[in-house]
Amino acid sequence: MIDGPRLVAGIDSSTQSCKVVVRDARTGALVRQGRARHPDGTEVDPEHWWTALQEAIAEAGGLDDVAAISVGGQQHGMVCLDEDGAVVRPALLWNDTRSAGAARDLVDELGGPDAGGRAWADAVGVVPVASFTITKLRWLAEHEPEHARRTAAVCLPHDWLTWRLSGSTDVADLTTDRSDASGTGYWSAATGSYRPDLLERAFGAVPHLPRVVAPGAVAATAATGAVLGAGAGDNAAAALGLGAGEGDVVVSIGTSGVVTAVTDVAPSDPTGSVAGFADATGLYLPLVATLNGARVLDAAARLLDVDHDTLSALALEAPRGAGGLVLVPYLEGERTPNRPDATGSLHGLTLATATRPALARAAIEGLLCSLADGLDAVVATGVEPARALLVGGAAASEAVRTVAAEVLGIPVDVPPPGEYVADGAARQAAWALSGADAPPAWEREGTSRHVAEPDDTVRRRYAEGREQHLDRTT
Ligand SMILES: Nc1ncnc2c1ncn2[C@@H]1O[C@H](COP(=O)(O)OP(=O)(O)O)[C@@H](O)[C@H]1O
Ligand SMILES: O=C(CO)[C@@H](O)[C@H](O)COP(=O)(O)O
Repeated sequence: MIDGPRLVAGIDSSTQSCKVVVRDARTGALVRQGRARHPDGTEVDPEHWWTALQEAIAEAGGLDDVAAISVGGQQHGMVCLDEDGAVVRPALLWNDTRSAGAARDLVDELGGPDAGGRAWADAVGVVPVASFTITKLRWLAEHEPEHARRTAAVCLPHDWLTWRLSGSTDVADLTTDRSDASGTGYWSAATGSYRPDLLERAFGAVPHLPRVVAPGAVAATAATGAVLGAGAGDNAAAALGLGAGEGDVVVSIGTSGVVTAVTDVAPSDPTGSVAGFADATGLYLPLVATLNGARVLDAAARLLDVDHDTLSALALEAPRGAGGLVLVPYLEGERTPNRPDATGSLHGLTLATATRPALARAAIEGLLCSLADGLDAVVATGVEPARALLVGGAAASEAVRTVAAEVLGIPVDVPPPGEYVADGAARQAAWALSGADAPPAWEREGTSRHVAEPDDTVRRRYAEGREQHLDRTT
């Protein structure tokens, strides 16, 4: 039991920004919040995350009166530390595709696309693609052997921030949690253990790895005296913040596009479409992630020279299907499907579809169709969705909410605007503070429902376009 009003903080150190929420531990009521931007790029010095966190904390009025803190963060980023705890090189982020060749090699070494995919999925619940930490470590060993030799410990963005908040500089004190460990490629959600043999195969050595802290347990104490929770990967934190349960599929459109669900069976997909991650409560989190989320809409808005509200209004002027215009959104290459060198493409351009509304609508439909493919893959693992919970920066777009209901084929519930990753981290912090068996029940009101007549024409047309794209030249 938590006696009296106590404050907890949740942090979301995501790809584009850092967000901090301070909430009442018992009720979950929002007390104050802050945010700060991260630099662009797929290779980032972790010190920028620390600076942004300090800015966001300051905007949130400081954390001196906060009793517990947890950090949610972008998954998979490779943070290499030397034996003194110094960062060896800038972190390679989840959306950095330079390790695509290393990913192919790791699958080939265990038997190629079929047998190798099965072997990896059985061993660690994921089949290597460029996003996962293990492939980045192989890339480092091959391309920067001096940096690889200096690497005494490897951790993830949320692990590093939790450790910095603790004030430690000793790599032996690093901690992580199940959800983020399950995105490395060398920890199995099904068995709850590291696979040092696979790490050694990939990297040629086994650096020190963070201790995996159980859900709801205390990882360390912050320099301020606050309890530090285990933290989580951002997708697991979002599911916790939303209180996602049976029948809920979370669709998040931030930098990444993500479709995920909380299940009690560890998923294992040898095709690699669905990653078999762990969640933040002791269960599992089958997850499909794309590299091309809200930035597809940023690009469309830039092309049309409009802001997001106008992009949304334009899209809603066009008919469903955009008159046959299809935008395949592989602007950053793609991870699901695994096409790291792909580029985006526009199909069905005619004099009639060469309009601003059609282009706006095609961008939104293309983005949602790629996530609908992800939903199909999650459903194929046995998840039975009753509704989608739509979150992330792009959920603010009316056109995105409308098209999501049309394309996903299930009711789309949009919770009130909020920082669900940071909220999940805050809820975890309250859980660690309470010492209870389960996280506190925080109520949330104000969800709006979007439904549409089922019609698969848009998806069928997208599926034709999806198979035709050019690779990037260099
Ligand atoms: N109204 C909107 N319509 C569409 N996209 C939006 C809107 N508002 C913000 N975004 C986009 O959402 C993204 C940020 O979402 P967020 O979930 O915070 O990302 P991340 O957590 O990956 O940093 C940005 O690319 C931003 O441009
Ligand atoms: O790679 C994944 C999930 O596997 C991404 O979801 C990252 O975790 C980044 O998340 P956002 O910054 O887009 O929230």
